[in-house]
Amino acid sequence: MNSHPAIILSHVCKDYANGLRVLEDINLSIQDAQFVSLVGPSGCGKSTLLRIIAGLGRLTTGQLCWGTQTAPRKLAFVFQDAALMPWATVQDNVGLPLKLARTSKSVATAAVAEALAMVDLQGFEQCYPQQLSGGMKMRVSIARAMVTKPEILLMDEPFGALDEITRSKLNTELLGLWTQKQWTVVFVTHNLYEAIYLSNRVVVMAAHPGRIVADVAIEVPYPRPPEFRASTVYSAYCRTIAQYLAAGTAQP
Ligand SMILES: Nc1ncnc2c1ncn2[C@@H]1O[C@H](COP(=O)(O)OP(=O)(O)OP(=O)(O)O)[C@@H](O)[C@H]1O
Repeated sequence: MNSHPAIILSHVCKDYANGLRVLEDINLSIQDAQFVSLVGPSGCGKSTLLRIIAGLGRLTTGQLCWGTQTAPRKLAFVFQDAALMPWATVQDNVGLPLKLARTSKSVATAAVAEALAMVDLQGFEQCYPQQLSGGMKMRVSIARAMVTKPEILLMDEPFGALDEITRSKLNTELLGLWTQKQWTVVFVTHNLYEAIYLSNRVVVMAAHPGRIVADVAIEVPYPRPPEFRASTVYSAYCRTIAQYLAAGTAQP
């Protein structure tokens, strides 16, 4: 694996206008092609941190750098809600970022077809969002992120609203795509089981103020078959991370 840093956060703090300190001294260096999950209790600032990385929110103090690059890298963001345009077909939803970038029609058509094939949605190009299941909508949302060929994929609870079986299936599919594309992924989730299955590293946060309390390397090679979830190694990681989460939420 390439070991250049892709995202470096140094001493990042974030205060909202109401005086609330949401993030306190966040130091995090994420390598190229790493899959890093942020887990922590509700309100610990996971989304705030992801939005700062995406450039959707400003940090108050500290620094965000892009490894060896001077400019922000090519980013894509996937939200918990698939956020599709209900009046547009699957094809038009996926093609939206290319339309906004004024990409030529022939290039866009080919890129959309490739992205839909990657999420196994060929044949659904002319469907509307209301004709799709929750899992299919999320696949469309992932295809819309992939169509721009990002280097960095930021995902905010993308599978949080899905049932367990669909979530687990999409976890496996996402890992398959990541293995091919080698994006740098920052993945926010409440679900430590999902985080351990997917990630090279699980960063555990605590709240009030939001801070990092542990950074656990998941030293299990890829590909990770679904059976990994039933292994003793997996259970040991679950125990360790659950302990960090519990310690982070303990009342003083
Ligand atoms: N625009 C805002 N103004 C003031 N406070 C805010 C704003 N946005 C978020 N917050 C507060 O910042 C804290 C962190 O919110 P954030 O959404 O980042 O947490 P989170 O860990 O992602 O939570 P969840 O897991 O529930 O989505 C919360 O206390 C929230 O109320």
